[in-house]
Amino acid sequence: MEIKIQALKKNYGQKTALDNISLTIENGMFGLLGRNGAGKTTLMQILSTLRKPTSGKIIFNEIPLEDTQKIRPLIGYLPQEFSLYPDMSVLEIMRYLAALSNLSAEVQRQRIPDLLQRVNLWENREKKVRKLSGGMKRRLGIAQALLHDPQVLIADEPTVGLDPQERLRFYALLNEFSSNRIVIVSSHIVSDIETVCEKVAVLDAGKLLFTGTVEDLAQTAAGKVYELTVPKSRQASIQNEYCVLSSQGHLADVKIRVLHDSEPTVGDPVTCEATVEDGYMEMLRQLEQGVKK
Ligand SMILES: Nc1ncnc2c1ncn2[C@@H]1O[C@H](COP(=O)(O)OP(=O)(O)OP(=O)(O)O)[C@@H](O)[C@H]1O
Repeated sequence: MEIKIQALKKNYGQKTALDNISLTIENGMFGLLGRNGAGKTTLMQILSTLRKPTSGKIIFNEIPLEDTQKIRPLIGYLPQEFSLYPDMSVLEIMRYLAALSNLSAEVQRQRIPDLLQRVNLWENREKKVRKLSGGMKRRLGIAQALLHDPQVLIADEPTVGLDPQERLRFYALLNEFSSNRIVIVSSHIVSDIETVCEKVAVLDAGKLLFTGTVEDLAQTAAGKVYELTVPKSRQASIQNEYCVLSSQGHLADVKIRVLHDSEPTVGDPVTCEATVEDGYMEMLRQLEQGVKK
């Protein structure tokens, strides 16, 4: 499966939520990274045929997005605000949604237990939805999104509200499902995306700032990350002068990681290896510099 997005635009009245986005997404895990309001949800809703673009083209293999009858069966969607009937049990929900998707009784008999086992909810199949933990609800969300065996799974900020252990388990699960389909996940947390997604796109204020591998994203900051050691009294002035990534130390000296185009003239700079987070910050820094110019 391949999704080709070409010159995509979405306006809400005067507001431009997506501005000329072109992107290709192939099988595997694909991360959409961006701050609040970047346009991630809008892009996912358009890909899921829940919203119409203002202009531009999207093609799933050879099929255009407008052909919703053919596109909808290809897509499973887990929205940001995911809620289900609280008084139904896990199994009842799955059966109900399977019936809505017109799955035959035979397919239901196989697929429902299979999916519930894969998302580790089979033991809890008689539990009412209102009694499930946040993580369990998210896993049920994945199971329902995969009921019709879609080739594309789209999950909007799927780990919000989950504890770190649940987050890891959840991403491992998505990873497993991405072996033979496209899985698109959005997040504003770089570390979530970098561990599980091979390819990413960075969006900000509707603009595509970067698309490529996570390693390439890290490389955009290569040679620009420095660690400075300065007296604590200089910390505030460094923060005004440099793009500060992080600071460490509460005693006389502070170690400050900064992004800078050339070697800083203070604090005995030591060059550091750039991380994916640094690459993301570099994209935002370049955007801000472009705006200021
Ligand atoms: N229905 C709408 N009407 C008007 N403006 C909207 C609508 N939906 C989104 N927007 C605006 O479009 C922009 C992109 O929103 P979107 O929800 O796609 O971003 P996001 O990256 O998903 O952010 P978040 O993480 O906060 O959900 C934002 O400025 C938002 O305020």
